[in-house]
Amino acid sequence: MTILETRDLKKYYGAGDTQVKALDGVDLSIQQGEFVAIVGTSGSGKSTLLHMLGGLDRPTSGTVTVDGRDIFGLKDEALTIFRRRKIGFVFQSYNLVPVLSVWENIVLPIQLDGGKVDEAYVQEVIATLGLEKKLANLPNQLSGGQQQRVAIARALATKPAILLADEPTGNLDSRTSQDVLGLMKVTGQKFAQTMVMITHNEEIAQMADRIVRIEDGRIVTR
Ligand SMILES: Nc1ncnc2c1ncn2[C@@H]1O[C@H](COP(=O)(O)OP(=O)(O)OP(=O)(O)O)[C@@H](O)[C@H]1O
Repeated sequence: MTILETRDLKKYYGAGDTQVKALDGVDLSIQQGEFVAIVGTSGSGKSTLLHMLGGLDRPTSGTVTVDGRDIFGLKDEALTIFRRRKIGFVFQSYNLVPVLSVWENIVLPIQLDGGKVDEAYVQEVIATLGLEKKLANLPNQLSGGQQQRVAIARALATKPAILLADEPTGNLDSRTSQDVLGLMKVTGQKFAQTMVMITHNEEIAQMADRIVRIEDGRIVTR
C-alpha cells in the first residue's frame, strides 16, 4: 500500500534571476513500512523535500498525499493536527525544550495531543537508546549525541505512521549510528512505520530498503 506520494512537486524560492528551483517536479511513491534513504549533494533539495513530505512548508505546485489524503488541501490548523498524529520528525538540531527534563521532553508530543503515554513502550525505546539514567536531567546536561537520542525517542514515542529524519545520526559516532539506525529499523518493523531519512553517510544509506538520489531538485535513477 502506498502511504506517501508526491506528484510533480515543485518548490521555488525567490523570483527572477535569483530564483532557486529547490524542487523541480518530484514524483515519489513510498510504500507502508518502507525505509527510504534520500541522498544527494549539499543544496540538491533533500531538506526541502522532507519538509514538504511532512507538511511543514507548502509547495509552489504539485501534491503530497499521505495515507490517501492530499495534505495541502488542509487548512493550517487541520494540517498541524494531521501532522502531529501521523508524522514523527527528527532534525539535525534537536529542538528539545530546555526547561523540561528528558522524560518530559520525550512524552511532550503525546501530552500535547491529549493522548495516553504507553509507558512500557516508551521505556523500551528509552532503554534501547541507552537513556534510562538520564530521564531526570535537563537537555543542557547531556552530550550532543545523547540529546540526539532524546530527539529520536521523542519522535518514536508517539508511534507515528511515518518517521521523517534529517541526518538523524549526524552527530553520533559510527558504532552508535548503526545501533540507533538498527533500533529505528526494529521499531519501524514492529509498528509498521514508514521511514524516510536524509543522510550523507553511504554506510547508513545502505541500511535502507531503497536509496533515492536527488540532484538539482529532481530524482535521478542510477
Ligand atoms: N528558505 C529558503 N529561501 C531561499 N532559498 C532556499 C530556502 N531554503 C532552501 N533554499 C535553497 O534551495 C536549495 C535546496 O536546499 P535544501 O536545503 O533543500 O538542500 P539540501 O539538499 O537539504 O542541502 P544540505 O545537504 O546542504 O542540507 C538550495 O539552493 C537552497 O539554497
